[in-house]
Amino acid sequence: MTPPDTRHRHRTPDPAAPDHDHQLDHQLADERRYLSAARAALDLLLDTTRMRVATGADIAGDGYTAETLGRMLRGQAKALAEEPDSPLYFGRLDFGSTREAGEHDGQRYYIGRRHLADPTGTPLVLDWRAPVSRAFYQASTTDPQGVRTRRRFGWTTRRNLPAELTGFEDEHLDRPAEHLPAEDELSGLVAAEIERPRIGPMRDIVATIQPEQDRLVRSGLEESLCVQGAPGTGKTAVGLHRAAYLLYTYPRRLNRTGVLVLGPNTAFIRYVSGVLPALGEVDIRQSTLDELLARQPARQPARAIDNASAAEVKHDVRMATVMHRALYAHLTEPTGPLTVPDGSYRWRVSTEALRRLTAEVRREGLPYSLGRERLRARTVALLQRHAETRETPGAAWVRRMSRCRPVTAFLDAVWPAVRPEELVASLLGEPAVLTRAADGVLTADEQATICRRRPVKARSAVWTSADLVLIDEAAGLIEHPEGFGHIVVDEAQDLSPMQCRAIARRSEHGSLTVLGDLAQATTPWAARTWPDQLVHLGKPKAPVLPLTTGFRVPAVVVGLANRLLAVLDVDVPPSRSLRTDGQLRIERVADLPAATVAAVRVALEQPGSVAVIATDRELPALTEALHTAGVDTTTADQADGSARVTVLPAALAKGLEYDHVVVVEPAAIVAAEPRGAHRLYVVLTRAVSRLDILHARPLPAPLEG
Ligand SMILES: Nc1ncnc2c1ncn2[C@@H]1O[C@H](COP(=O)(O)OP(=O)(O)OP(=O)(O)O)[C@@H](O)[C@H]1O
Repeated sequence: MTPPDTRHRHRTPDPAAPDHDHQLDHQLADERRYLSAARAALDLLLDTTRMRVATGADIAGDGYTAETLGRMLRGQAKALAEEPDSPLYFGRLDFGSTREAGEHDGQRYYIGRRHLADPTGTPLVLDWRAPVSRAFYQASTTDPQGVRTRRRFGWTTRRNLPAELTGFEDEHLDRPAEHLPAEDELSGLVAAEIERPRIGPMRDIVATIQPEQDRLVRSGLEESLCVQGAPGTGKTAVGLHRAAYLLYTYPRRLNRTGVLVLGPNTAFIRYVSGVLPALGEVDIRQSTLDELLARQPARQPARAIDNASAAEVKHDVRMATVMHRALYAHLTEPTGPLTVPDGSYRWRVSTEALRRLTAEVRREGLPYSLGRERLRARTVALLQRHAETRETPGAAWVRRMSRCRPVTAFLDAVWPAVRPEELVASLLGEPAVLTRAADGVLTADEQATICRRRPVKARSAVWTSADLVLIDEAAGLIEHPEGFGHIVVDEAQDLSPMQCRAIARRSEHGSLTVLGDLAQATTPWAARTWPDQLVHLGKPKAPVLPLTTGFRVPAVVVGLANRLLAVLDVDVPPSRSLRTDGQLRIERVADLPAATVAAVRVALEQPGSVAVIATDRELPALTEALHTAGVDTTTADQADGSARVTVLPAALAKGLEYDHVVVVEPAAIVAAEPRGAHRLYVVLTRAVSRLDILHARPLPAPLEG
């Protein structure tokens, strides 16, 4: 992170100090000395870690340990090596001598991204996630939490040079009489950080997390929560910082069970994927749900596309019932006795006993494959009871009977093994199977909509994204998947009930951070209310908590976008923007490509990223005009920071942000899909500083006037 090149000082002169500036210079000199000591400690740590990398392989007992240790140390060395140039800390806390200060009475702590100690083990910088750091984010004049002074540091960073400490800003929380920023007024350093141009991927916000965000970030691992927040209120940032916080606070549990971050598309994952490594967390999986399901259980990506009505049926929660019925339709009643030869004996289990056993196991409600194995074990136990009349069968006998042909043939007839993709292939490819499973659940039309015209072979089938979700549902019925200790689900308003179930299966024993905005819901199956969505996600009791302060979208743009809220028919709390610096320009033009080129040229005069957003139909002409005019562009999927202008379809804009956004023909964005007004709301709220709206057709009604 690169805070701005500003020198910040006390907000109010201290009348008791005759030479106020002189005193500040002294303080800055003290701070620079502390920084030198911290840097020296870091250099030492780096040398030691490098040495351990070199010797790690020799001291490890075996190859595996050597590799793991080596990987860990190399990662640590790399992280540390990156550290010297970046600010080592961003804040300082001075505790007073009040009762509230408790064990921190009179202590001073520096707060940074990572813990740093001197060679004697004395901490020089505390990790922002440490319990005492909480006060840095949450203490206020009304609730100082024992803190006397909170200091924020200003730095300049220049390529390949260590970050330079240029100033600081103090808040004296123990002096309420002094002029202090109101609770909702931002400090100068925080405001400057929030308004800094966005270039490249998303940054962490660790130096400026706000109290309402911090409370969410630091919720315990047991707590699942759902955050409803308007565009730019920091939902994604909160989710990522919460993942890092949880890993720090519950390392044992989460290193074993893992943390997963789910986002809506690959462009989004690309945009946010640098935040966690910057916070020192490299072992968190970040993926789209499609990618996750393609890896396991489908083992292939979606390569076909459903038509809209088929997708809608497949994503409907009733498909869970259909899948369940299709799977359990494989079970049959035993129709004859089981006879098993055993040396010179033959053991026999009656039809009646087999029926009883099968019914018993069904009632246990185990996952399908576990049920099959339970039936096998119970059948063998019955055989064993017969055998015991002659001898005492041992473990080898039990193993042999378990795998013997008659027992397996009995199971194959009564409780056959089923593979998830075979189940989906037969359901979608064989009308009789579908009719039987969907009778009374899906209408005949709905059945016809999802039934493929030709039979599908599981091995050669080409699946759609919705099919992968069905395969996952089938896999989950057959065998519980391995779960994660915590899953952060971003843009959760867009998930279908069936997608929610795929996530619920993976967090049955873990917790969720659900992030979203009902007003930005654009899929046909999107959530209308959070309680419904949370039921599908398996966490019906998770509280729905609002974030209402916007950090991205300038007030003037929020004002315009909010006019759309009235036609979106969603119940979301209003938000307010912290940004007063924005610009909005709406222009009716005759030639959209030419106007776009002109707008982009003006946009490029200012620092920061630029995006041109339009419908898929509009984009080729705009891209061509930009290229003809010599403007270098990139796409959201490729954005690597080399070109400043990204051209992207409205459908891909979700979760992304750019300093200057040029939205072309809003009416076309609204008309392009059933939830087009929601899409336009998303598109308009991508701008960090400036928004141009170019239109040849009349504007959508709510934006007029
Ligand atoms: N406390 C903060 N300090 C500095 N920047 C912040 C803070 N909170 C959020 N931001 C910035 O505001 C921008 C919006 O944040 P984020 O993308 O997390 O919002 P969001 O609620 O997920 O938005 P959307 O719903 O549009 O996807 C980001 O650039 C983020 O870094």
